[in-house]
Amino acid sequence: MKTYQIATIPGDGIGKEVVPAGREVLAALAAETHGFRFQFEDFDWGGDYYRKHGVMMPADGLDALRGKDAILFGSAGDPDIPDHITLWGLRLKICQGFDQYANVRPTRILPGIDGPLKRCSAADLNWVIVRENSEGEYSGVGGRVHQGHPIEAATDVSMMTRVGVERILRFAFRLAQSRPRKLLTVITKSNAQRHAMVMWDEVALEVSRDFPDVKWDKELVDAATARMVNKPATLDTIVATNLHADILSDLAAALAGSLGIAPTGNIDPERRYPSMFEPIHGSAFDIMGKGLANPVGTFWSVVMLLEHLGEHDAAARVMAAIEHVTADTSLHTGDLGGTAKTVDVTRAVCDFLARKEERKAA
Ligand SMILES: NC(=O)c1ccc[n+]([C@@H]2O[C@H](COP(=O)([O-])OP(=O)(O)OC[C@H]3O[C@@H](n4cnc5c(N)ncnc54)[C@H](O)[C@@H]3O)[C@@H](O)[C@H]2O)c1
Ligand SMILES: O=C(O)[C@H](O)[C@@H](O)C(=O)O
Ligand SMILES: [K+]
Ligand SMILES: [Mn+2]
Repeated sequence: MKTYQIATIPGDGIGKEVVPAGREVLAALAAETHGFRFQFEDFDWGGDYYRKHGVMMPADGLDALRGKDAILFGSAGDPDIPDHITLWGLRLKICQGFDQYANVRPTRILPGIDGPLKRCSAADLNWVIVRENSEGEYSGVGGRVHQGHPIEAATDVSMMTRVGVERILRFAFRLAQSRPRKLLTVITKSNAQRHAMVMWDEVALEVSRDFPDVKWDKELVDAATARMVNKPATLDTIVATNLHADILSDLAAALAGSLGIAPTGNIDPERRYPSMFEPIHGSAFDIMGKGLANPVGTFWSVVMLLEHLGEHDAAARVMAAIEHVTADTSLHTGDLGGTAKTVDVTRAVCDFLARKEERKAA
């Protein structure tokens, strides 16, 4: 029987609550499946590790992950440690260290969820945001001098390379081509950012010639926010820079009902390294440690993990379990206006996976 090696990294805050829940769902799935099983290895990296060792993860941490089939991640972010230390010390170290350059963020309104847009039905909002995940505003290029003096100066330089831009656009065109509507929107800010963003537009035009069956258009990022709210049905696949897509995907999640539901894959499309799956949300300092976190974003990330492993039937079963559970408003957590706790949602999803008849129907 095939055994998948899965690394789990809960990290900080509600990551410590939702990742164990995700692992439970994977275990419940494996218990009912004959084709494969999982071997988990848990890594205690994050803020607590930092307090003990002065780093978020060990210097040779990537070596411990290298042989894994996939990584399930929670969040990097601790109330007592600066956010840039936690993010760069853990999540970005892994994403950039493994060149997981394609960050894929699907959004749709799941059954039972009451989205905030009054003129938007579930059929009108079915997007995948492709976030460049290796460079741009997250290149880490920059510096700070003369700190505390009147002449203090600081820069964060957004670096775009032709290789980096072309590979993410090619990935996005290919993804758009695989979806029924074959529709891609390339989002930039090429009016104000007149160098790198203009290069994006030029490379998009070049790449588009290899995808004659994909309809595509361009939108400036500010106008894109209004279009997401006012004309959601005109969008399908979206590609944008690291920072723009980070912001747009929190908006997308909120328009689909909650930040607590949205999943992501940090993908190395060439499969040189393991890919990493996580909810798009962070540590949620305001609710951490209380058992209130919505685990659905992590469960949907588990679906993406299974898809990445090629376990399409299993992925569809977990997605059916998620949709069965979101359809029942008594299983909604606080972010969705309900009173359910993380454990209630987790138990319901695991129970559904264990029920044979419904599984067949799904
Ligand atoms: N991928 C990551 O590791 C990642 C992602 C985002 C933020 N962060 C970090 O997390 C920390 C907090 O960031 P933030 O406050 O900007 O964003 P956040 O996503 O942690 O929280 C924003 C709001 O959404 C709510 N929320 C988020 N996920 C939820 C869930 N599953 N269920 C219910 N409610 C949920 C929170 O309670 C909060 O009110 C910071 O340190 C930040 O850098 C890390
Ligand atoms: O990488 C980031 O920008 C943040 O940690 C986070 O907001 C995310 O979306 O992953
Ligand atoms: K996360
Ligand atoms: Mn984000």
